[in-house]
Amino acid sequence: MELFFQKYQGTGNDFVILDNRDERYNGLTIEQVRFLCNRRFGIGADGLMLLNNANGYDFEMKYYNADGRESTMCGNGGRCLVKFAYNIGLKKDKYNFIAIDGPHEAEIDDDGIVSLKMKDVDAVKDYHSDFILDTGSPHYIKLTHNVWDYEVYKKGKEIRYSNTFAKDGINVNFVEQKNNDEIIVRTYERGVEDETLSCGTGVTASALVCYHNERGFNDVTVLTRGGKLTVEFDRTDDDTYRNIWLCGPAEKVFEGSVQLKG
Ligand SMILES: N[C@H](CCC[C@H](N)C(=O)O)C(=O)O
Repeated sequence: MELFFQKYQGTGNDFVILDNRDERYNGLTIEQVRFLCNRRFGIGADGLMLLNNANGYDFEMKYYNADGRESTMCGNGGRCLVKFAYNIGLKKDKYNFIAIDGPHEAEIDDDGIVSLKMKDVDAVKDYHSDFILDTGSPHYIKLTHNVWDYEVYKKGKEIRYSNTFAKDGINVNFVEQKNNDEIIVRTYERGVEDETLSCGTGVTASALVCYHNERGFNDVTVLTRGGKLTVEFDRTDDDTYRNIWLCGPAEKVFEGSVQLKG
């Protein structure tokens, strides 16, 4: 089968995207997704997404990690999928799509920055001296210093495969507070099983932990190896998080076709 794809990246987190409104790509196998994401034998990406039709929404987002398995929400992926939708002719002032963690709003501003509304977060759990929360995907947050020199792969893999997390996996974020409203985040990503240049749900989780305004509106700048993102949110009276928006660039890199075996 010949497969037509577009390749996108959002602050260096990169994705193969397929228009599946005619359902021609239903039933992709784990092996086929792994091949498409393989950086030597395939196209190469951190993940793959299908844009599907969905009643009552502009589209449905289905996300697969580079290991070939369907996974939970991808923040950078969601932002890239909105830019893809715009580029294939689904042009809206405000997008409403459905993903595995529920409905999402999104907007593209005049500078091409894509803002994605993330799910509400009701709990940040303490874990030893670190933090665990779910922003659409599960995240482990470790605050540290000199994060640009940190052994992200080694230490991230240790936590991800530790007894507590080995079964379901978890994304591991190493976070440095640069200024009151600016942090640096590096992430070992589940399902990629390596550091990615940025991780949208991880950046979001890190920003929520590093709030600068205990009550009310927060606007956190997040520096990653792949570029800059901002996370805006309200911290409520009962220490929950609402109106969470992940904002940043999302660009088409190239498009093409590939012969898919099997
Ligand atoms: N690898 C993650 C999903 C993608 C997260 C990341 N790419 C993002 O932008 O949120 C997981 O399996 O939990």
